Amino acid sequence: MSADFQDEDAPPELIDVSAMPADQTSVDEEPTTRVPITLVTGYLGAGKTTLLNYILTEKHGKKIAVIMNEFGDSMDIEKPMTVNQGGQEVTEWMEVGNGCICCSVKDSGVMAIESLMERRGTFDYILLETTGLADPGNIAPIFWMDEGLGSSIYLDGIVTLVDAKNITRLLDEPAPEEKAESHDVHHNHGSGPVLSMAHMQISHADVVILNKTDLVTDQELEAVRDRVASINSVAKIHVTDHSRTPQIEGVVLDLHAYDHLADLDFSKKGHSHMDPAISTTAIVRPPIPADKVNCVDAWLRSVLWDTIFPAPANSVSSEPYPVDFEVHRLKGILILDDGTSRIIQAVRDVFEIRDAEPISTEDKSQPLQCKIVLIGRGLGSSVEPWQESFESCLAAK
Ligand SMILES: Nc1nc2c(ncn2[C@@H]2O[C@H](COP(=O)(O)OP(=O)(O)OP(=O)(O)O)[C@@H](O)[C@H]2O)c(=O)[nH]1
Ligand SMILES: [Zn+2]
Repeated sequence: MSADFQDEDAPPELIDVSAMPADQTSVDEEPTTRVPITLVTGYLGAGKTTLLNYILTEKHGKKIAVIMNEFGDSMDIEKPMTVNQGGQEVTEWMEVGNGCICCSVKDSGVMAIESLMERRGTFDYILLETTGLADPGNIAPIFWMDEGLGSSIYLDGIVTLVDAKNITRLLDEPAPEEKAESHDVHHNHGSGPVLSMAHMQISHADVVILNKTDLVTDQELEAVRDRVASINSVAKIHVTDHSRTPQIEGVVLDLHAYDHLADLDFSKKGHSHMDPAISTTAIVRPPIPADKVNCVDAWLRSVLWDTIFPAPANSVSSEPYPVDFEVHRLKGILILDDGTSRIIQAVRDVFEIRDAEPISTEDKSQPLQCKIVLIGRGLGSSVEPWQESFESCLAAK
């Protein structure tokens, strides 16, 4: 065979086994230990990244590769929050192009994992964070169906973070409309109603981490625990504050949830997309004066606490203002003209503005722009009104 035709599809070279000692038939093969992978799921802002950062900084004696899977737009915001951990962990970033994780995980996700596997030996565990709107039931089977991956990694378990403060509302919300033709929007277990993403994430969990317990009363916590148990009675439930699990082994790592593959019931036909009613929009602008942080704070209070769109005085926007909107998640970075920066984090009406790690001026890939990403319902089809509103709040005296 000509060397020109040698590619990865070429048949493997045959080795004359009979010429080898009996106990040593595959001298050239890599050891066949497969690397375990845990999927970390949970609705927008439930505490997935907080959990991964916690694990990376804990002493556990394992070398863990982390794949953060964020909304495309917010990726460069989350980056300065998750790097700088000082450890030797490998962190891969994958962008979920147009937001459908079950489609894109097959290319970008598999690619991220494959590029990790080339560095095999430098880590012994993989944690994959899914986007807050992904159904793990569609991601998990990829690890068995993809032949290449199936031989190098195995799914150890699915961990679902639950925001104790917001989960009841999410579970009570009606599921998004089923889009008839194009796709089977939610794979429907049995003949019950179409389940929301929050339901799917809980029902597929091997472990549920009930997080943000500092934001609820004991009574509320018990109600949430019962609710979770009624959706998934087999998952182990752990209760945390800031995703600090009592231990990591057996809670997030080394779950061995799928050691008996025969027990699995992941329907192949399911093809769930993200909630179509939810959209993302991003305000981008140059650095702002350092004394304007208060204006941003006031703007956030209006948007997140009062759900009143801060209408600019003299609007030229061709788009109507969003009236009936709901922000589920907001992430932002403010670059100030004094050279410092702030991180904004919000989940529903809880928000914080905090000092960011100093951004290296050396790193030219880091855009020195303010950026605020909003994820929610009814945000409108254009960022224009949002941009205008934000600008006018900065301009106000
Ligand atoms: N009060 C409180 N805040 C928390 C807790 N856990 C996380 N947070 C905060 O909630 C916000 C969202 O946390 P993340 O870890 O980024 O959530 P995520 O699930 O990765 O979010 P997405 O990737 O956007 O879906 C951050 O501001 C966290 O500091 C908690 O137990 N209590
Ligand atoms: Zn995250």
